[in-house]
Order: sequence, then C-alpha cells, then structure tokens
Amino acid sequence: MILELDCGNSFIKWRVIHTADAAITGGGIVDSDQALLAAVAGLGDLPLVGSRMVSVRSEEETSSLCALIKERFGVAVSVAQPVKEMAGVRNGYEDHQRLGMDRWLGALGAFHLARGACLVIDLGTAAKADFVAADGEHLGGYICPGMPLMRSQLRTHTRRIRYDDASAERALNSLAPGRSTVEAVERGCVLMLQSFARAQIEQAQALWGDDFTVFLTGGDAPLVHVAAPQARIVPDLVFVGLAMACPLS
Ligand SMILES: Nc1ncnc2c1ncn2[C@@H]1O[C@H](COP(=O)(O)OP(=O)(O)OP(=O)(O)O)[C@@H](O)[C@H]1O
Ligand SMILES: CC(C)(CO)[C@@H](O)C(=O)NCCC(=O)O
Ligand SMILES: [K+]
Repeated sequence: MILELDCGNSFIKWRVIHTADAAITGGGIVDSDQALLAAVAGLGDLPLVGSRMVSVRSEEETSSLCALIKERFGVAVSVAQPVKEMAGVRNGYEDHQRLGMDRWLGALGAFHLARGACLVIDLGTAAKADFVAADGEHLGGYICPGMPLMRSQLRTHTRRIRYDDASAERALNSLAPGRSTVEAVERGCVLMLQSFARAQIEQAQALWGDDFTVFLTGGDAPLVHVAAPQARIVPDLVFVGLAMACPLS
C-alpha cells in the first residue's frame, strides 16, 4: 500500500491506495501533521511500501513531515520536485521552479486525462487556473484569493463583519442578494469565485474554441459548478499528477 499526501496551505489531504490497482483504502482531510499521523494510524497496521507527497509548504515544514512519517510508519517519502517537462507537458513559467507544485501536478493530471487542451480551476485556500494547450505547452495561469482568504480578509479588516461557521453554511442555500451580513459576504464571495471561473473559461474559448476540457478541483469546487456546467469535477486531480511524478515500484 502507498500513502499519498497533498500538503496545501491550510489542509493536508491524504489517502492510502493499493499498490497493484490503486484502489483507495482510506483517506481524509486534516489540518495538522499530528492529526495526519493519528488519522493514518487509525487505519491499523498497514503494509505500507512507500509514500509520495506534493507540498506547497516550506522546505522545513515539508522535510519535518517526511521525517515524522518515516519514524512512525517506516517508509521513505518521495516528494514531487519541479521539472521543466514531464509526460508531454512543458512547464510554462520563466523559472519552472517557481510554479506551485500543486498547480504543476494538476496540469499533468489534467493533460493525461484530457489528452488535449485543458483548463484546470483549483479552488482551495487560493483559487488558481492553469492552461495547457493541445501540444502540451503549459501557457501559465492565474492565482487569486480563494473562499477562505476572501472571507477572512473581510472579517479581519472590517469591524462589523462577524458571523459563525454554521450561519455561513446556511447562507449558501441561495445566491440571492443577501439580507444579512453573513448572506451578503458568503454569497458575494461565491459570486467572485464563479466569475473567476467564467473568466477563465472565456479565455480558454478565445484560445481553443470549444476544443478543450475544463477540470474543477479543490475543496470549494462544488460552489462553482453551476458557473462551469461543462467542467469535470475531479477532487483527486493533484493525486493523478502525483502518481505520474512519483511512480513507486
Ligand atoms: N472536508 C473538508 N475539510 C476542509 N475543507 C473543506 C472540506 N470540504 C470542503 N472544504 C473547503 O475547501 C476549502 C479548502 O480547499 P483545499 O483543501 O483545496 O485547500 P488547500 O489545499 O489547503 O489550499 P491550496 O490548494 O490553495 O493550498 C475550504 O474553503 C473549505 O471550505
Ligand atoms: C498558489 C499556491 C499557494 C496555491 O496552493 C501554490 O501553488 C504556490 O505556492 N505556488 C507558488 C507560486 C506560483 O505558483 O507562482
Ligand atoms: K492544494
């Protein structure tokens, strides 16, 4: 079995897959290294043969988590590294090492699944979009604040915007103009995300006509699906790219 880890800015997504057929045995989302160790240990004694990781965290945080995993589960962790080209995709950044590894792996995974031009919209702590042309050229992309960052900026920099998580969730049962602070903020931020997605799709249409595939991923993908009904929601897109970048066998 293989332990797979996607270390984002706010959360660690993890899963355990069978080595032979990649069938998923367990997985989840946690908010700290310790919670990760506890969650994986909760699956019992696993015959792990290896582990692979993508991280957008600092070198120090990443290597300290690798050391914890080695110590606790006895497997070395293969960490995906930036490259200029892989699996037919060419990194479009001037300095390929600067492109976030979650974006790069999402682009690899998408191009592999689409076998043609594709647009990846990943809605996490940050919202990002990446364009890969039919010949595998990564054209670059966009980075904006995602839902958690938009919300927390409003809460932090205003005095009268305050509400709890439960009412935030309730506020999203509709996108009609808000009649309370929580509705106004939550719905406003969702509309921002949807407009971001629509703008990316318009741009892809200008480049490629109708000949491209849209992928939606990241924790807040479901919030924008109505704005991109043609999109494929692939929650584990980064893991698809991770398996390509770090084959373990
Ligand atoms: N089970 C869940 N646990 C945590 N967040 C969730 C969950 N389901 C949906 N979300 C939403 O997903 C968002 C976080 O997305 P994601 O996990 O993709 O972020 P991240 O990987 O930490 O960020 P980034 O990819 O920008 O580094 C939050 O806004 C949260 O509302
Ligand atoms: C944009 C984030 C924070 C999204 O997780 C990540 O991809 C990252 O740290 N990227 C480095 C900067 C860049 O991609 O240009
Ligand atoms: K991520």
